[in-house]
Amino acid sequence: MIEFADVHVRLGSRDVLCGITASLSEQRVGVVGANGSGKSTLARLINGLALPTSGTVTVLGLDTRRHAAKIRRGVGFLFTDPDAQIVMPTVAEDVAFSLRRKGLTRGEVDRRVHEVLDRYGLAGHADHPAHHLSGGQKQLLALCSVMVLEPDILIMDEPTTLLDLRHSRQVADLLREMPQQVLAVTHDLPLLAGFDRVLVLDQGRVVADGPPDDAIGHYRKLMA
Ligand SMILES: Nc1ncnc2c1ncn2[C@@H]1O[C@H](COP(=O)(O)OP(=O)(O)OP(=O)(O)O)[C@@H](O)[C@H]1O
Repeated sequence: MIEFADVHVRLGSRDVLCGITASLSEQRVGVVGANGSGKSTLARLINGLALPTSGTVTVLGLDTRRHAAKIRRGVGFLFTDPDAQIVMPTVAEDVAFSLRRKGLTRGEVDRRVHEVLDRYGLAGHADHPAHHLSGGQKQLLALCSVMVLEPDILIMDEPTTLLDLRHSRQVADLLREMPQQVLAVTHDLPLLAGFDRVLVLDQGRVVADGPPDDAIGHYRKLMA
């Protein structure tokens, strides 16, 4: 459960979010809106990467202002640019790096790393240099590094921007199968097919909120 209670965010002299109130309990939640409408800021509020100027964000029952570190253990965040998330030389080492604080045996780390690489189609690349992967493969690697931690909630900020049609579809398919609650910020409207709920942001406000077809219809009119 993700709860926004009258959340305002002011950055510099700009009101980026203006009174967001929403309880998000659905398994698949999308967020769409024009460039600069506040989508990424909304996503970053969920794991405490951004904090409200006023109002409260509650995630997994915890206030992000006081419990950001604990919340981050339960909330995986996938950034648009996978290069920002790749920190180790090889694919397997990069995924293993996510598990470094878990206190697992070497064997258990290897088992989990290979299981997740297998699930996301990167098993054949385990020992390859991570920076030699294609953009799409890097995005999948970043997803592996997040999912190996088995988060309760997965936040994705424009996860398909760098992907070709095939990889976009792959991410969309994977997303449908995930047991986690997923919140995806995206300009890729087909990604939202089958989602439970879509929020439309405009100038820091939620201007539509409902099933994908209704919300996206509203968004298209807004952009016309
Ligand atoms: N640290 C900051 N200081 C000042 N303004 C900021 C800061 N971060 C973001 N903004 C502004 O807040 C507004 C919302 O930014 P945000 O990245 O949340 O929008 P967005 O809807 O995700 O946009 P896009 O679709 O282009 O990624 C933008 O006008 C941006 O310039």
